[in-house]
Amino acid sequence: MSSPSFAIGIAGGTGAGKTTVARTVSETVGEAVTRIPLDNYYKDLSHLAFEEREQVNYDHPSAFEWDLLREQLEALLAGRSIEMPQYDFEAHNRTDDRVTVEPSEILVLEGILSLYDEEIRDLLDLRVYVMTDADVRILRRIERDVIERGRDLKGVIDQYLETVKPMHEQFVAPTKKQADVIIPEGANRMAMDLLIEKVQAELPDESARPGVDRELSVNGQALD
Ligand SMILES: Nc1ncnc2c1ncn2[C@@H]1O[C@H](COP(=O)(O)OP(=O)(O)O)[C@@H](O)[C@H]1O
Ligand SMILES: O=c1ccn([C@@H]2O[C@H](COP(=O)(O)O)[C@@H](O)[C@H]2O)c(=O)[nH]1
Repeated sequence: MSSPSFAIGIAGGTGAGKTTVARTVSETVGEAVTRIPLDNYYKDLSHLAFEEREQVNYDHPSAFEWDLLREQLEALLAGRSIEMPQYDFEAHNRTDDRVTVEPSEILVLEGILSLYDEEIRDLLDLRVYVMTDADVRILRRIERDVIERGRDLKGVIDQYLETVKPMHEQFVAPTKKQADVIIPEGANRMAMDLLIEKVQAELPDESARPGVDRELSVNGQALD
């Protein structure tokens, strides 16, 4: 990689569609894009029992290891590789694995509080907030958490009411004001086209840019 990376932050409430937006950009543009899930920077809670980890407030800023994230983002931006931690949602804990991530032209940090920390925000060239109604988000979260994250319905609802919703209102939603761009309802065709065009415009080698006019889809359904 010869030129400095272009860093994008994608924030928004749980279930808003942040991962889907980031994944769509990454799959369309290709290997020039590196995704950095903020979830990987949840603190290591190995010192707690599983039952205690279940009770942690994962939507409060204090749940994240901001120093490590800053350090690793700065390293990638400076052209150095990092050993990125990995997270296991079923265990509510960081795993023992680290994945080597090489610097690349485009970095996409995605997570509920990607636009929360001022020093992280200052490292970002483009700040995006995905804004989706709370009812749509909780429905998506129930489906995802039960199918992919090993939760039961009651647990998802209790957690939502006790921590996810109040923390969203206190810490996540206010970061909308920090965004350059707000994407309504997650991945929609026009927003994705514009974002992908912007990303492609930041790629140093014009000839390496893939076309934007391929079919974009979410869950097998073409985007309107
Ligand atoms: N635009 C969309 N249309 C329909 N379903 C979507 C859309 N965006 C996301 N989803 C679905 O909603 C769920 C949560 O999306 P995800 O991108 O993981 O949200 P987040 O990362 O903000 O929590 C996933 O199952 C995903 O497939
Ligand atoms: O151990 C954990 C860690 C996080 N969560 C929840 O995950 C979401 C953030 O992920 P999204 O992909 O943006 O939904 C956050 O709201 C936490 O409540 C968890 O349940 N357990």
